[in-house]
Amino acid sequence: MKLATASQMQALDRRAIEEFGIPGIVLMENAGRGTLEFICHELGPVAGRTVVLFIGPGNNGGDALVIARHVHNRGGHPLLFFLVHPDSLRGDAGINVRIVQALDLPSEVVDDDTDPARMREIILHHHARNPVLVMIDGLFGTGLTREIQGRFARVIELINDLSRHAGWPVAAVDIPSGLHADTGQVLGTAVRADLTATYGVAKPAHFLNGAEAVGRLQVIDITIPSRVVAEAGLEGETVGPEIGRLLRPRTPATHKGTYGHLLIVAGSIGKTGAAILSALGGLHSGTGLVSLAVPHGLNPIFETALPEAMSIPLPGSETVPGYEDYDLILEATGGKSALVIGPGLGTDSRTRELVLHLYRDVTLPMVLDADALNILALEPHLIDNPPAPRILTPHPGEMARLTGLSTGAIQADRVGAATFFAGRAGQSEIITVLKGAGTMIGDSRGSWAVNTSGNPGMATGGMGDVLAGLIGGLLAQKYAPWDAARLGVYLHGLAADLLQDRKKVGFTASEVAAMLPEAMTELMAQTSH
Ligand SMILES: NC(=O)C1=CN([C@@H]2O[C@H](COP(=O)(O)OP(=O)(O)OC[C@H]3O[C@@H](n4cnc5c(N)ncnc54)[C@H](O)[C@@H]3O)[C@@H](O)[C@H]2O)[C@@H](O)CC1
Ligand SMILES: [K+]
Repeated sequence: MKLATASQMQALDRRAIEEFGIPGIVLMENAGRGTLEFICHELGPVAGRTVVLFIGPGNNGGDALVIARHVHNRGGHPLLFFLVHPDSLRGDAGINVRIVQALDLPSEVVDDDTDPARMREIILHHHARNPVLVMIDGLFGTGLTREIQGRFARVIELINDLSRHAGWPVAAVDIPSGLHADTGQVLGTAVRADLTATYGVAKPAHFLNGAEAVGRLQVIDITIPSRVVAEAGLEGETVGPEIGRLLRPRTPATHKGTYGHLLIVAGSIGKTGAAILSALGGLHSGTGLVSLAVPHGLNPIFETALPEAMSIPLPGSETVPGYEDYDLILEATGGKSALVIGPGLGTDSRTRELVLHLYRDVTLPMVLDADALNILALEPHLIDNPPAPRILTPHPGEMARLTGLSTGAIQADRVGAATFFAGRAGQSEIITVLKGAGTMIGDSRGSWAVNTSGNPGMATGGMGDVLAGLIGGLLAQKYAPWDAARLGVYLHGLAADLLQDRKKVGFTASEVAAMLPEAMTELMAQTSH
């Protein structure tokens, strides 16, 4: 599913209006009417029910005014709370407010002195006559630009409180008010919606930090010509089950050589588990062969733990991979199709030299995770223009180190962070997989995608190691880097979702790795391979 930022959405609306002559009032009518259709589909008819609407200062409020009119026409009882004086509404919202005024629907104007307890009383009074079906949040949409304060904040708290205590559902117009459209960041406070109807194209906010405030999402066709959307060159998209179309089914006349050979450089004393987990991710990705280059003193551990993987004992140091091993590793890249480096590596000074040289020299596609990223962060100028595609898989803290930004700044603009290396890769490609709820994948061409699979049970140790191995395994099978990153992230989350669906709490990273083949089968079935 394509995603549009607030300014892209405004450009789409503008083009529909100016070039195609579709009046803005028509778009607003379609938005409001489509939203009510969605609400009735989810919650039942409005006839005989109170629908409480909160109207903000812009066109988001205008959409809610259209809903109020249609609720009235269908025998429902709209109750409106205006957060600005109705006479101050302009443009298409102004036209709709005059219609609503002519209909003489019950309404209240909320100012900074209005007591929320009084609003609650009014709503309960209406509820006693006609039970509330839904509360509609038409406060802010794509026009929210600053922190929410004063009466706006108090009304949002009231909506959330009534939803929690009275159990009335909340439907958001376009975006739950308080979420920044582009980043999903909560600007002060935000409505927690059960349903959200958005218009034309979904926005990043629906899938980023605020995803859980959105509830069930419906994209409403407001008759922006499909050509306008297609020609807009939107760089953002979601990664959902449709990604399964990229999976290539195995054909009978193949052997292990057909599916590539992944080399992993990982593990140091005390951190062998990370290397094992990344190897498991690689093995369960379906790649033909996995070789693990490890310090020779630790080799017996790997030989015992991973019978399916081959190991390459590194002679340089007993316990830590180092630059002494550079020649051997470079030689070992011969005949391999991808390299993963980082899990459990440590940041010893010899390891630093090794990682930086391999990053600059190896002509295989490469995944860099964990300590490899911390090492890269020490020499960030070396990141640009690698000789082959690089996939960096940082969590927000590692991304902060790589970019010199704060973790807060990374989280506040995850799209910006995931595309941080845009334009810096030269002939190759640098892909960033920014982990966390709503993992973001961005590439150096400016494209970005937000993952929709996965669950909070994944916030445990070792998950990232499995992901690095999995993406490496897909690269080894010759999936294009952009596809390997998106497929890897989606499958990893899907495997965890399958575990959770089986009522499993406290699942581990190795269980997620073991679930990957089933996740692949499931995804292939869903996309009718
Ligand atoms: N033609 C269009 O542009 C269409 C727009 N639509 C709706 O219009 C919305 C966008 O409308 P607008 O651009 O008017 O923006 P909004 O309705 O989101 O709100 C913008 C208004 O809120 C004020 N504001 C922003 N942050 C504030 C804060 N923290 N506290 C107090 N006031 C604040 C701004 O000064 C401005 O007056 C969309 O989300 C969608 O719901 C739909 O009707 C479809 C068509
Ligand atoms: K809203």
